[in-house]
Amino acid sequence: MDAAGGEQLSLAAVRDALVRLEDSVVFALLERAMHPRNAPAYAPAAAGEGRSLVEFFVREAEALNAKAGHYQKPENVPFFAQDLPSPLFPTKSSPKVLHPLASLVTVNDAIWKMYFNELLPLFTVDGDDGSYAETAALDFACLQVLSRRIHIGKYVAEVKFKDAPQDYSPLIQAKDSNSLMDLLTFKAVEEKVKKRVEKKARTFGQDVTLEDNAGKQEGTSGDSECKVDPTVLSKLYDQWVMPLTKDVEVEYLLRRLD
Ligand SMILES: C=C(O[C@@H]1C=C(C(=O)O)C=C[C@H]1O)C(=O)O
Repeated sequence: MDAAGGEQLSLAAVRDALVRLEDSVVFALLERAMHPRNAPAYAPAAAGEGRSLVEFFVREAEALNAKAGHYQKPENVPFFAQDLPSPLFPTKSSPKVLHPLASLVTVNDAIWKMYFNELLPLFTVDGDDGSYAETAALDFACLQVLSRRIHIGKYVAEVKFKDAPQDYSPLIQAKDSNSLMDLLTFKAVEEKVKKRVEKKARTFGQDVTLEDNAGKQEGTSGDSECKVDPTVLSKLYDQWVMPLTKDVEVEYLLRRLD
């Protein structure tokens, strides 16, 4: 993963990449929240062989991304991996820092269900503004950035393993997923992540005006004025993003000695 320092992979560099991706996650949600739910985009449609517009859009967008070489990187994982076309253009091979079985690790089915069943109702309002094509494109952007963030867990796991093989190896050999989960969990880091994403949603989600806001200091607009409720961001990370990242870490580690 270039963003995490290529061959000089370190926990600090991977964590920096995760912090930068928080901005992209917050902005993707802010953009989608500009439209109401737009239920017809999710209804099975005859034109899409019984699939919804959103699923049709994701499948077609992934085929294009595959031709452009997007899925050559282990952190870019497609939602519909079957029958994806090969890259059409030369791709620069990145340093092989991960175990070859890393490509088998995916939690995209869980991300898909979480996004449509749990998250979308939390940050979009009921309604229909007719912008279905835009809605599908914005959902794809949200799904793609969430999936990338979560699958960077493969690199996190690799660094943690390299830093302490003596601690991880016996647990991997014993296939002890629960103890692996305990060992790779850093509660203090997770608390900071939750606070920071909430703050980012509060900061990026306010209207920027040129008038003086009498009585209000910069960056202190009430949560009701934010385009996405900041607590939704901390809930998203607390309940889904971080647990799924850790599932990726455990799944990767379980294959690390194969
Ligand atoms: C990603 C890491 O592993 C775990 C998952 C975290 C996350 O998803 O943000 C944070 C801390 C760890 O419990 C890490 O240690 O940085």
